[in-house]
Amino acid sequence: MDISSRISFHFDDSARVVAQSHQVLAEPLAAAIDMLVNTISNNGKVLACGNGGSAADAQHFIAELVGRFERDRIPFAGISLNTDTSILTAVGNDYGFDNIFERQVQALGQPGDVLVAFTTSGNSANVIKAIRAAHEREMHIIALTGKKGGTVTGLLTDQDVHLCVPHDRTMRIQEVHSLALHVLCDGIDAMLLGDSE
Ligand SMILES: O=C(CO)[C@@H](O)[C@H](O)[C@H](O)[C@H](O)COP(=O)(O)O
Ligand SMILES: [Zn+2]
Repeated sequence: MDISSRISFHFDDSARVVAQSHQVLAEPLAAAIDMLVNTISNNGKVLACGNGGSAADAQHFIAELVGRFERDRIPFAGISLNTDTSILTAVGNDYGFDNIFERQVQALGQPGDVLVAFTTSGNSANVIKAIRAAHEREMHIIALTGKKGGTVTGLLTDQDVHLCVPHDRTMRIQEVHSLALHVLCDGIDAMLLGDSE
């Protein structure tokens, strides 16, 4: 494939996956918005985590809760678990990389809080341990995955929400996760501030 065909392929493929994901994710996205609005309204907080590109997604989402999305409003409580290099290096060094998120969930999580877990494979050990720890803290989970959800699928309960992108390529899954996090932000603002347009 020459470069211009590769570029075209990615735009076409991405548009196709976005369209397919709409069908699959519309209902769980509405449930996730409900869950987040509930937690925010009850003065709970949102923790988010992921590795690599998903770490960027997690901190992006939390930045829009604590800062703002499109409209001025009060700040919402959220913490990204992949941004504090002192915690990440201390916990990673002393307890192991698989424990970097679990330890923070144990330190910060309270019943009724939400853990937003980004993992395209559903198999990252540190995210899986964070989900287990969040359940122990009586938190709810919103899991953003792909590749049929991997190990995460079997960990979630009826109280949790699974946003599983119907694709096997990490980059495509991440592209839909990025759209999904903006849909969540828009939904939260619409429910708490009223419809904009
Ligand atoms: O962004 C990308 C690939 O697009 C990578 O950095 C990717 O996030 C990393 O390989 C992650 O370690 C993958 O973890 P996960 O999505 O399977 O949990
Ligand atoms: Zn990437």
